[in-house]
Amino acid sequence: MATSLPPHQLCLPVSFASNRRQALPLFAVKNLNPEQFLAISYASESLRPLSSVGPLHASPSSSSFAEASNAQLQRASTLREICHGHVPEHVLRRLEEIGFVTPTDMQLQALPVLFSGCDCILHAQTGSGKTLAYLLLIYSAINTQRSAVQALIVVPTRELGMQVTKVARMLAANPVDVDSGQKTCTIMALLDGGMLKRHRSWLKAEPPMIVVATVASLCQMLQKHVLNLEAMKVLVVDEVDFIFSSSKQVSSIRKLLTMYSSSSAHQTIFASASIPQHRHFVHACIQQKWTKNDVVHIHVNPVEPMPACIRHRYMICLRNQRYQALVSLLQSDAPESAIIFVNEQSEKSKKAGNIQTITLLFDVLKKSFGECSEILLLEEDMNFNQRATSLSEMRKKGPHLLVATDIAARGVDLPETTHIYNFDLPKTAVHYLHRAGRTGQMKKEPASKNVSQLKDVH
Ligand SMILES: Nc1ncnc2c1ncn2[C@@H]1O[C@H](COP(=O)(O)OP(=O)(O)OP(=O)(O)O)[C@@H](O)[C@H]1O
Repeated sequence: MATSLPPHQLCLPVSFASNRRQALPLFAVKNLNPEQFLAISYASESLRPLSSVGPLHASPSSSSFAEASNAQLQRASTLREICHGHVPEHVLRRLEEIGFVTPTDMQLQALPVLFSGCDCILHAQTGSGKTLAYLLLIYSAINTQRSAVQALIVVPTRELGMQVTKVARMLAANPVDVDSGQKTCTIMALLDGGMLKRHRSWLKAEPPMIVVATVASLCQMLQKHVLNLEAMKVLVVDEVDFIFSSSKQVSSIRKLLTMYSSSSAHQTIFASASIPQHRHFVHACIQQKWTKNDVVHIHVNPVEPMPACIRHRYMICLRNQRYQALVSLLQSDAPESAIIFVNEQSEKSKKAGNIQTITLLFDVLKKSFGECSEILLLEEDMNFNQRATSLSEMRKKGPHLLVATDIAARGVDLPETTHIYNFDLPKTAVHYLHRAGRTGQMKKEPASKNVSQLKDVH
């Protein structure tokens, strides 16, 4: 039987107070054992609005922005009103065509500060619309008559990169029946996996105005001196805590930030739903000159890091009955579309030649639900095309179950997802937050959001 957790205050340890700020590594998140982990999960049966406008945490020198922003909040009720005078008319028309009319709480707080030219740390719930906020800043800054890279968005995974590129291109297109007379904004996706040769020629011939890149591809292009960032006006690092906590990406991102430090004329934006030890991070940004001294930390609704509409449950079962337990749970929930998260196989287990849990689980689900649902797979070892196919299948209509590692947990917007199952418990509370955040996105009715964990006992 799956059990709903009693409603109590959510206390995810996303930040730890410490007097020894210098000694702490950035984004070191305490690992929790499963018992601790379950203790901090919560359930919210009552449906509440997304969040009320929370406090704006700004550095002392930027309190005027907090005041300006608060005054603006009271007046502006549409994205058009907030963006007026900053974002070109044809982009505003596109926004409305797509259906982005009313700002989210997060956008309401962030956009005035972003347009003021401040460096920012956007720290807000999963699904709160951070992508649109920084893209609107980019469109306000870009000169489409100039053929040079003016905005760079760094992402941790190809999947997130593809998604950000798609939204950026949607906004760049001309509105229906309107010829803006403007040169269209060009966007290049530099996401590892093939095609980099073609991108090199493109970069040399006519540089795009926006580049969306994974850290590895970006470094490759910079090393080959084909990517020139001298005209860069906006630098965005999305899912910044993930990049900093990835051993493969951290040294490159540090080098990049130091190379293009706040001494340059551009605006720097960091975004994530989780910034552990955020005070320490803000301090490091200033000290390392990754941002200017008046960087603004926009922390929306800090007491509620997850959308309140998500219900959380757990199920305890014997280790050798985990597969059957999940099948039973899926049968009783009958989710329209779900993601089942499995932890990545350890190097030790790979070397020992063990069969991956994800492979076993995929086979079990194929056998049990293959006839009525599409069963899809997303994991690191798949090639670029396979991964892209899985995500696009997931976005098509129809029932489906996606079995995935944490690669699908960061930033990927799958609004049709109604249920999340943690077949393996996430390693940390931050992993939990991002997995759970794949549901609770804005387009679905909140009542259908569920996150379930299976906790096995020996
Ligand atoms: N103003 C808006 N009105 C309606 N929908 C919006 C608005 N802004 C964003 N959205 C939609 O909300 C969903 C979540 O947005 P987005 O992916 O930017 O969230 P996020 O804050 O980056 O989340 P995460 O932390 O999970 O990456 C997307 O489907 C997006 O299209």
